Amino acid sequence: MSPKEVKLEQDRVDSVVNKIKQKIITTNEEYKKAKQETKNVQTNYSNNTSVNYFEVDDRIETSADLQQQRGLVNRVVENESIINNQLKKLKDLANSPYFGRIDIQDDDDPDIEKLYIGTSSFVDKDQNFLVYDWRAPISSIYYNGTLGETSYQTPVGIQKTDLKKKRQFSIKDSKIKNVFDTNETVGDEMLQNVLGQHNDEKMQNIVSTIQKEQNDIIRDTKSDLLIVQGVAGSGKTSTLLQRIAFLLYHSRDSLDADQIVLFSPNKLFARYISDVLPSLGERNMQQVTFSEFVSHRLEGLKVETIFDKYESSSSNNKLDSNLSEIKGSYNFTKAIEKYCENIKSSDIAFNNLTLDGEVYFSKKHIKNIYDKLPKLMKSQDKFLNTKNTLIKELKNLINESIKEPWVDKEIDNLSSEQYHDLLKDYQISMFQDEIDERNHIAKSIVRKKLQKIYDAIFNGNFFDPYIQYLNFLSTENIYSDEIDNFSNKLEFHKISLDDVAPTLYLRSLLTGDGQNHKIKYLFIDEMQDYSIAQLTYIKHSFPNAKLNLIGDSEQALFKKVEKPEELLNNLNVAFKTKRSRLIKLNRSYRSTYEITNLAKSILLNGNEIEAFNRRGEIPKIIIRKNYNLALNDLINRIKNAEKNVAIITKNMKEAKELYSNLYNKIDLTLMSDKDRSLPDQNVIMPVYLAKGLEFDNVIAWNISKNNYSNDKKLLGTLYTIITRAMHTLTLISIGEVSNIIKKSKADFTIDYKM
Ligand SMILES: Nc1ncnc2c1ncn2[C@@H]1O[C@H](COP(=O)(O)OP(=O)(O)OP(=O)(O)O)[C@@H](O)[C@H]1O
Repeated sequence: MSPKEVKLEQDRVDSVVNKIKQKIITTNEEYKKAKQETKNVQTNYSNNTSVNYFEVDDRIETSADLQQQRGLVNRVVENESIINNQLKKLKDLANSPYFGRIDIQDDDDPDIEKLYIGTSSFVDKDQNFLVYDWRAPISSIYYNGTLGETSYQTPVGIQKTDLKKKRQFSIKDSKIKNVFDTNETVGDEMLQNVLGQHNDEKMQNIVSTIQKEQNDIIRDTKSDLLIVQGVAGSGKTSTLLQRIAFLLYHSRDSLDADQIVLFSPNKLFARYISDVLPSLGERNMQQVTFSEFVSHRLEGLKVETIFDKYESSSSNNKLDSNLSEIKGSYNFTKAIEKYCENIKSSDIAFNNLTLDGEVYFSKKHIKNIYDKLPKLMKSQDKFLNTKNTLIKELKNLINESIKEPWVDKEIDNLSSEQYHDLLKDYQISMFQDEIDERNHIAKSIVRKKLQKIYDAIFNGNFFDPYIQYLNFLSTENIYSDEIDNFSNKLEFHKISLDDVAPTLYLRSLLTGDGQNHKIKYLFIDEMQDYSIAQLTYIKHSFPNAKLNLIGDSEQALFKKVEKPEELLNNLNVAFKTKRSRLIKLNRSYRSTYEITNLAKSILLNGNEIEAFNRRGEIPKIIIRKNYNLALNDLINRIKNAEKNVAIITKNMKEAKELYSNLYNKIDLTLMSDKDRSLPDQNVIMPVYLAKGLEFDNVIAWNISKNNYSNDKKLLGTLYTIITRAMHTLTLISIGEVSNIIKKSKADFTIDYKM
């Protein structure tokens, strides 16, 4: 591009940045005012909350007043945070106001319009759009179209237009660092630039270089079930986050970040992606791991984690057992549904509710309540009714108990401080007479004593889901050994991962507990790690959510690969979805051409993967005769490495052993599933913790034939390790190399000393 043209663009940047800076000044003033107002309202509120209640009428008025005050506080706080957000967006824009420009000429329009696209919109005083938000309908041209005829969505329908020019910018500190015109969707030059950089501690947004097929995923607003099957490094997670930012913009009046839940593989990953949405001016969605989600719902039990499962299945080298497959299958969840539909009340596992070892409400009594309800009523409604009846009965019992002598005794023994504690918000003057006051105190005492029973009823503890599940298992063709196994674990307050989703699903179907109707979008990353039973339970828990599943079937760890089409069919049937869509991403961006080629070469369908043409070093395989020789080489490589190294092992056992031989020789951190962030240092971790992450320089530890003997089961593991590397990859083998690598026809260098 001519220097004159670049100068013209820089002049425009300067002019826009100037206007943004002026806006920052006025917004800053608004922000100060808003802050002051919040302070005033808050002071006023705290003065008002210390009112004394003398007269009943006064009390009613005061509480209405308080509610009004509280509403006011919420409003001013919200206003302050909105202005603060604007300020943040403006500051980001002042640094880099936009990254794209499109020149378009609509049909029947003699003028060519120049539109600039950035991370958020900016309008001048006269409401001219100086920058368009990347999510605005018109901005889709930037991501979708090549030069020539194209179209965009307007409120009155599709508008045809002619895309005359597409220009890309890289602007930092208000200065154009790079600018060029392109005919491609988003030019490779810009991508080369971004991808050639070193790994950041946190994931970056990809807003300026989103590719066409990624854009289709981001802007999908129609599907109830969207499945994204993308090869390693194809930008699945990046796209997912951009999609969330898009949805928040597209439905800004009806969708809040809190109504979106993302299931992520581990805490490290959760932290790794936590900057992307804020960098796009949006709040983060809720994030949870499957283990956290279910543990919360199975309080008191130690739930086997997916890591425990990986660890045991990787060290005993066997495929997911048959039983594990059965319990995770569609047919098994169907069997649970059928069992719950046809259950007789005599088969329901009611529990006694006890207090201090004594039965308070017997299961016989509870069953009686349940049985009296209309036959045709759904079991979920029956449980709710039973719960309500029990609470009513408990309240009656409390009212009767206040007259009992033990209560009098307790009142007599109260210190004046305890007495006033029990009065809570009440003033003595509020009681009609002494009896009224005594009854109030007595009720508080009895209530406190029976709180545990109340909680137990409220939490549905009058039903035992584990016994019920055992009963279900006995109706299925499950071996009695397995039933004993489940019971034994329960005795030690443990439950295996395979049983978690079926147990919770069964509980929820029968009792109606555990559904959250507020969540509107559900995202599940690394979908290949979930069974149909788990997905069914998650979907059941969020009945109003649109489901987005993102993953890579080839990265299945320690199990066989399932085709995404199969998954889509199974889920369509399981969820009875009307509008489902499967989108594939085949281009891999993370790794160099050479590394991706090696990854491709070990897969059966590797040809489907398209390597991005960013050249780098050829991967290296180091073969040593024994552990100590391999260890020496590893230490030398790390010592001579220019960048931090990530050593990735098959499992935690290996990682720990290797770490114990390394930690006093080099700076190195052993990562565990409790860790929330990556240190700026060499790290060592098992593959399941490296899921979704990427590193400049990866060393795969011991890819020998011995260690990777089960080709079918461990292919995904090795593929995942290899594809974590962005720039440099070394594979170390103790003895003969695994067949998985041996069969590869890709380029690599071998350093062999036996
Ligand atoms: N359009 C894009 N522009 C710039 N960078 C991109 C783009 N798409 C992907 N990347 C980069 O490629 C790398 C891989 O992306 P991401 O982690 O989202 O892939 P993934 O498909 O989730 O990977 P995996 O399944 O292997 O964990 C990241 O560094 C990301 O920034």
